[in-house]
Amino acid sequence: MTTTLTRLRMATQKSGRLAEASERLLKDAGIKIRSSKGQLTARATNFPLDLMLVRDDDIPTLVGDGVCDLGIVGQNVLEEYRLDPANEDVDVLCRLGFGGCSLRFAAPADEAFELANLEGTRIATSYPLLTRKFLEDNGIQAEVVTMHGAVELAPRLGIADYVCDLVSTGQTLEANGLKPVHTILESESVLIRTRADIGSEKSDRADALTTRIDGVIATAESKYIVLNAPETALEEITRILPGAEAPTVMPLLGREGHVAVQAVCQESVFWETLEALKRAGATDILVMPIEKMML
Ligand SMILES: Nc1ncnc2c1ncn2[C@@H]1O[C@H](COP(=O)(O)OP(=O)(O)OP(=O)(O)O)[C@@H](O)[C@H]1O
Ligand SMILES: O=P(O)(O)OC[C@H]1O[C@H](OP(=O)(O)OP(=O)(O)O)[C@H](O)[C@@H]1O
Ligand SMILES: [Mg+2]
Repeated sequence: MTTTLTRLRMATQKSGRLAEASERLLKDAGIKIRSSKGQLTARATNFPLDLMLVRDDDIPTLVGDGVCDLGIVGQNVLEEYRLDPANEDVDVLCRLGFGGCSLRFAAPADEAFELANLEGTRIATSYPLLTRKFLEDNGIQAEVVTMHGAVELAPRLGIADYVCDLVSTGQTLEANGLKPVHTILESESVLIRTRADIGSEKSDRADALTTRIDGVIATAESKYIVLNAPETALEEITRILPGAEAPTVMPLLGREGHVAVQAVCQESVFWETLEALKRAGATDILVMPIEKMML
């Protein structure tokens, strides 16, 4: 039994776009979470970890202030937090590969837009600091109107001329007669860690959990490739293998001049890659998923 003091605390989104993926990530890292509906905390049963289930906007503050040791949050929310000099900064440990979106200016769909059009207008956003910084950096004077949701409605309501909001498929913009015109931030979710002193025991545990999460992320993209090839094609084949370092090369019994090649590819392996390998002389190509990885 670990005492409350030495259990790690991680802040994750209670419900919303990051909640399910955060839970899945921890599950893939071998963490079993016991949660009951409506609760604001959840306890891991096989790792000294408690989850604080909160609104995503509060996650950087909780981690920055050392109330939580780790957190999972979108870079969009983190960068907005970082722009307030009163806030304690956090360390970003790794990108998590989900929650991909971008923060973009949007204009009426029929407008011939250029950045100069923003001058002297009103812009609605949930990211006032990022929006103001962009405007300042580009020498544009405009009024920023902060809204906490339904930002895309602002032009129709006559509250603003333009919006600056998160976009992924663009459907919400389109449904509101808007189009994306300029990106100010590309974002995905990241794992963050407090800079507060958490003591060596918790620190070791945070390192262990981070190593597991790194492994999960690496595994998601990685594949194990096995193929046979003439020795003369080895150089070309190694060049084609995506993100593979130092493949294992073994002789093939009874096939003079041919070898078996095994490699971990740390990037997506597409059909085009297999076709290129085949053209280079590879045969019997197998691509296998990797279940666990510790780097
Ligand atoms: N359309 C999208 N596609 C992919 N990821 C998105 C999208 N919109 C937002 N995200 C990412 O998911 C995060 C959470 O989005 P969500 O809409 O659930 O936030 P929220 O409504 O502010 O939730 P909360 O109640 O926690 O404050 C965003 O901060 C962003 O990083
Ligand atoms: O480009 P799209 O795929 O249409 O996604 C963009 C929408 O997604 C997010 O809101 P969400 O749906 O999470 O609702 P929220 O405003 O309640 O956070 C974001 O604030 C946009 O409104
Ligand atoms: Mg929020």
